[in-house]
Amino acid sequence: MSEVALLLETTHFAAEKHKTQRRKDVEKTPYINHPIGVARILSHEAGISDITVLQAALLHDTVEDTDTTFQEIEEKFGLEVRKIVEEVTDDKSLPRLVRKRLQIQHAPHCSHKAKLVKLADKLYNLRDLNRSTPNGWSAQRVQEYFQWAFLVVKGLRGTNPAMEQSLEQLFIQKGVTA
Ligand SMILES: Nc1nc2c(ncn2[C@@H]2O[C@H](COP(=O)(O)OP(=O)(O)O)[C@@H](OP(=O)(O)OP(=O)(O)O)[C@H]2O)c(=O)[nH]1
Ligand SMILES: [Mn+2]
Repeated sequence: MSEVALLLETTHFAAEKHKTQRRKDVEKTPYINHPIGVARILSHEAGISDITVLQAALLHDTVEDTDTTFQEIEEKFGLEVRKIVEEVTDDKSLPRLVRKRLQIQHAPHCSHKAKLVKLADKLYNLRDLNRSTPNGWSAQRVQEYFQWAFLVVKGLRGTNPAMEQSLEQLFIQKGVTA
């Protein structure tokens, strides 16, 4: 399959998997806008053309948030993509605060490709928070998300200057520092 066809196949797969899900914003944006936007940040802002990274970005929330299994991803898209998705998938059986702590602890030990996806994921979500506050989120919860994201991104430093600079600007804007 050509790379273009492969990207469309991956987009199609993610869209099918997320088809019933919506974002937490008041407009109830289709969830698939997020993985597509994360892949787009990588291609348009981070200068990434590695197909496995772009595929992992499109698939990055399928196992965490739908019935998709890692086995299924490996069978359809190969071991390399599976491994990146595994690295960026939270274990939803753990309590939320434990998951958040593990992201901070694991970030520095991720592979370069997983770090790229993680940076783009955080950049998308922080921009999304600036655009629209999720249903039920207080200003304090938004600020705490920025503070937590700062600690995760700290562990991803030295991966991609363009995304790191954009993230730094967002943190400065919110008064978030070490
Ligand atoms: N900013 C924003 N986020 C939304 C919205 N709708 C869904 N989300 C998702 O919510 C997650 C952040 O909310 P939390 O309450 O901190 O996390 P949780 O869903 O894992 O409990 C992100 O998950 P994630 O992508 O897996 O990333 P991560 O935060 O776990 O790293 C983000 O994609 C929205 O409208 N705005
Ligand atoms: Mn995500």
